[in-house]
Amino acid sequence: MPLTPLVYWAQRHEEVYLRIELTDARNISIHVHENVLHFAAQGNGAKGQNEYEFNLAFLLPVKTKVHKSTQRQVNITVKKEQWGWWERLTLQERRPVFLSPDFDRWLEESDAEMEIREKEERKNRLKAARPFSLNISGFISLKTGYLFVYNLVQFLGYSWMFINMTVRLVIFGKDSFYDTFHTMSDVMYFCQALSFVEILNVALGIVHSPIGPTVGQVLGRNFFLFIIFGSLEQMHRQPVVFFVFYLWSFIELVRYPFYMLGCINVDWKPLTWLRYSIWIPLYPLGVLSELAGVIQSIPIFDETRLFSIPLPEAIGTSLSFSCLLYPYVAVMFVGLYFNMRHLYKQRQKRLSTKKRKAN
Ligand SMILES: CCCCCCCCCCCCC[C@@H](O)CC(=O)SCCNC(=O)CCNC(=O)[C@H](O)C(C)(C)COP(=O)(O)OP(=O)(O)OC[C@H]1O[C@@H](n2cnc3c(N)ncnc32)[C@H](O)[C@@H]1OP(=O)(O)O
Repeated sequence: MPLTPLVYWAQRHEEVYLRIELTDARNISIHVHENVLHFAAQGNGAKGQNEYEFNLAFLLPVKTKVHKSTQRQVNITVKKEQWGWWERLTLQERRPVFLSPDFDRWLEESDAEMEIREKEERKNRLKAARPFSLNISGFISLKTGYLFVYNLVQFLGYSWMFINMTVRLVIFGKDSFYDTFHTMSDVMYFCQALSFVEILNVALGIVHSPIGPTVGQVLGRNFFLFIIFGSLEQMHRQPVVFFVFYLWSFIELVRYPFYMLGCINVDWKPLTWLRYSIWIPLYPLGVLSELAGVIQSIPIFDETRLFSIPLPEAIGTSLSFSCLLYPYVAVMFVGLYFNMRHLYKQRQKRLSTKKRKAN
């Protein structure tokens, strides 16, 4: 009959440490599923040589685990799925009897935060000493070089459009709205078509963005650019083109330089703040402008029957493409919700230095 070993624990915001008192542990098996960790091994524990095992249901879900066994003990490090401080280790309120704090690694929340701050300060001091020095070995790697060039190309494209539109707005005022498409569309086509690379980057694990928001963003914009604006000549002279292009360019003027600096390991605080804040007004505004574009295109699709879907002869007519635009509007708002939720989480992760208090 397996026995339970003594287990000592401590936590940080991103992980949990478990130290299992088993000497000469063999046949170690550790599995993590959602918030449950199962451990089994043979070894010399509190009750001598025996089989030992336990299950721990953590307070919140965890991701991965790594373990290292020495002659004296087994150490497990478990990554929390969400960064944060847990008020206790286990889901059940009563602490299991085999579990005790590991005072060698124990830190209170405030001390753990201090540890993070000290680490960050050390990193910043290092960066301040050589603010723009490049991490040469990282930089010359193929992946970094490729990402840097990709981001640079996008940055140049969007800067050109943003500056061009701004200058034309200053010189021609509202009149500049009407020929935005003719002056910008080639560069916008190029940048947006190129952005399909971003889906590939995620799929191949080159960058660690989630696939959903990336696909939503790339497909959403390309659909809009090529189908709603591109295929309808009547849309080309609509002022809405200006607003959509201006908002897209505005955000990318911040996002791509942020990624470029990331490639050379430079964290320029004002730019990081802008990258994780400017979407708050720009995203809803962008989606509202796109919505205006979709609404304007509906009667045009109805009239021109462009892309209309042929129906069986018995029914006799064709279904206007605009029928697909109504569900598309709903998809746009669902996409907006998920992308904003994702960006909000990114913002919390990258900018938050606030104390998270235990309940
Ligand atoms: C028939 C077709 C149907 C299609 C239906 C789909 C409809 C969906 C509609 C959705 C609505 C879209 C509306 C939109 O078009 C309107 C606008 O754009 S308005 C303007 C405002 N827009 C924005 O603010 C959004 C800008 N976009 C983004 O932020 C990203 O595209 C997004 C995927 C949403 C989020 O970005 P990400 O997850 O990448 O966040 P991070 O920036 O924090 O990056 C995460 C880590 O990955 C590294 N990374 C990512 N990309 C790169 C890169 N190119 N180069 C280098 N590194 C990169 C980044 O550095 C982070 O790494 P770490 O965490 O280690 O720092």
